[in-house]
Amino acid sequence: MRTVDEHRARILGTAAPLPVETIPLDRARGRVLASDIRSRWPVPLFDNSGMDGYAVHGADATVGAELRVVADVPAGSSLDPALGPGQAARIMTGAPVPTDADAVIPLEHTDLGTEVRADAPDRITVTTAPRPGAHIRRAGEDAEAGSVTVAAGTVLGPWQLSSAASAGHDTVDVHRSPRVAVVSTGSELIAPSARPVRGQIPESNSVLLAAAVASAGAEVVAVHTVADDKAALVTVLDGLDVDVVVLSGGASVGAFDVVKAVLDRTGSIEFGPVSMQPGKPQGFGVGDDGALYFCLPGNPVSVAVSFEMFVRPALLALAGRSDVDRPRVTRRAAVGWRTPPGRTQVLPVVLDDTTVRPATSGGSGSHLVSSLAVAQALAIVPADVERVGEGASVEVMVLT
Ligand SMILES: Nc1nc2c(c(=O)[nH]1)N[C@H]1C(S)=C(S)[C@@H](COP(=O)(O)OP(=O)(O)OC[C@H]3O[C@@H](n4cnc5c(N)ncnc54)[C@H](O)[C@@H]3O)O[C@H]1N2
Ligand code: MOO
Repeated sequence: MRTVDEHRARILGTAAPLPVETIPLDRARGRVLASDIRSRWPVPLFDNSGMDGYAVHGADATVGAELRVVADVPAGSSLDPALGPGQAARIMTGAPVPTDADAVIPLEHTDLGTEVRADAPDRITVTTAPRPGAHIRRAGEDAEAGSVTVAAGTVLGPWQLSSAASAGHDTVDVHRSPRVAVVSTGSELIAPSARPVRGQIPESNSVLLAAAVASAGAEVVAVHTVADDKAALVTVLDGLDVDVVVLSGGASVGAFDVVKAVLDRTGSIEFGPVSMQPGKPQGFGVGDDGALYFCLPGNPVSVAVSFEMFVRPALLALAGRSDVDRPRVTRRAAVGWRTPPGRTQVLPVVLDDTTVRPATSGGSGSHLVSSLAVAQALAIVPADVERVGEGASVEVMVLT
């Protein structure tokens, strides 16, 4: 039986970053940058004022000095007025500082204060003298022209995207997002709103998987539910054009386990047990079409756990991310519970600041689907532990 780590290593060994595409900033949130973004110019672009006030010769602007205001420079202006001795220009925040000025006096440091006036006054009297260079934001002080402002490998969030824009770019090179198909198999499955007859159950795995794939930043391009019928499954799979196929059900040793029957030993796809509970029966490999196939066991909790342990890290790696793991924390067990010998237990749990407890009182059954509605995290209990004692230290994978 493979260990969890061995199975993950096999998966991550095949999940190389997808090719690079160039896309506009407004579509790039959450993508992974494939090449460094360099600034097209110095940031700031030009010496500009950090305050609404007056651009002055610092040497003239002593306390009590009266300065003649000879120009008015709003933000966006291209003016560069000459300033003779004893002269000043009214200037607004972000406007280019006249070449002749070497300091800015804020409005508050003049006799006229901050009273809003449409036109510049003729004269001001300095009430507080500026330091040399005061309130001038120098060209290039944030970044030099050509310097890297966002490094390859960065996940693009709002802050990084704004940096790209400031650096003069409206497109970015990013790894393609994985295109994913979700396929549920089982002749017992019906639509959630349908009325079940004996033997039927509502189909929920595709709902879980489609939402989980989207939450991982990948693109769900197809969702299918197929009966336990080889020909029907082959037809559905043949119609897909995706990077990843996530199937659930039919992965074990049952007489009608069609996923295994159809996919085992196509391409590099292999089925076999992984020493994890739940989620023991697993199939994985690269299909004849080049897509990654994840064949997860059908039990809903097994699907949830298998997605977190195997599928999500692969989707992130395909998208170009190197940080594919959820954060882990340690908590004390609020109650004791049993764990299966020889298998890593991955148990839906609820947490508070110091303790962890199973999400259901019923234990760790892979059919206990109601545990998913309340679970906040997954406890990871090593294979060699047979019982978690009350008060024991437990490693927990945090999901939010
Ligand atoms: N003789 C053995 N039987 C089983 C073994 C074993 O080792 N020997 N392993 C058990 C374990 S562990 C698991 S897990 C399951 C996995 O089996 P399958 O992958 O073939 O899953 P199914 O039998 O198709 O379904 C299992 C269970 O989940 C329900 N299900 C399936 N799909 C959905 C869906 N889309 N939405 C909601 N519920 C779904 C299905 O009705 C079954 O109840 O095998 C054990 N058996
Ligand atoms: O391995 Mo199964 O997923 O325990 O129920």
